[in-house]
Amino acid sequence: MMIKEKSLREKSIVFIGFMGVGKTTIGRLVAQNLYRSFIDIDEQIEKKFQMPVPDVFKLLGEPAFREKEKELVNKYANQSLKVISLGGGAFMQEEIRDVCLNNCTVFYLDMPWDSWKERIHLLMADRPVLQGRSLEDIEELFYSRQAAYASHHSKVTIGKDSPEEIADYITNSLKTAWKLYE
Ligand SMILES: Nc1ncnc2c1ncn2[C@@H]1O[C@H](COP(=O)(O)OP(=O)(O)OP(=O)(O)O)[C@@H](O)[C@H]1O
Ligand SMILES: O=C(O)C1=C[C@@H](O)[C@@H](O)[C@H](O)C1
Ligand SMILES: [Mg+2]
Repeated sequence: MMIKEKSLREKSIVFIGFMGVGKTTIGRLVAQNLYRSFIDIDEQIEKKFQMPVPDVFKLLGEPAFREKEKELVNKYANQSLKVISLGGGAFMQEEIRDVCLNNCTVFYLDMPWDSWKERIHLLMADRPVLQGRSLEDIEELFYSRQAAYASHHSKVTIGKDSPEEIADYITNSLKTAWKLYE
């Protein structure tokens, strides 16, 4: 049996990048722009475990969180025509990187450290990975994850633009790529 390869237009779009760069906020808007279903992997994990992410870390432990994250990314990255926002740590798992890069269009939302650290106050309360760490530790974590995010198909550097402006830019660049390559 011949298996037809997915066209670029059919592929799901996956957003990756460090915690708090805007994957959930921007992913949701891109999905609206493209009339696609939006899947946020952290939200799906919360639904599965019936508790918020910090409680999953506290009560079940990070390994249980990472296992569920892998299972859910595997499920959704194999589907077409979705917009999927991963959690900030998901791309540290090789299996997650492979399934996304092989089946989807992976968009990296990149943000320089100096801009990112201005956003930290928005994130501390519900990002367990940041809690109890000094700014120096968080900076080290930030840079240690860059190698994994370097595997992507397309990148946008996040500056001072609003989520709507960034989502519109991404939507237009996707539509241009679809026209160019098909
Ligand atoms: N372009 C932007 N300008 C200003 N604030 C933003 C922008 N994008 C996102 N934010 C804010 O930053 C915070 C983090 O955004 P969001 O939850 O979308 O990040 P995330 O990448 O999904 O994080 P995580 O990896 O933890 O899932 C939110 O409070 C959101 O409102
Ligand atoms: O960067 C991380 O390791 C995480 C980011 C969030 O999206 C959540 O997936 C969780 O808080 C872990
Ligand atoms: Mg998110």
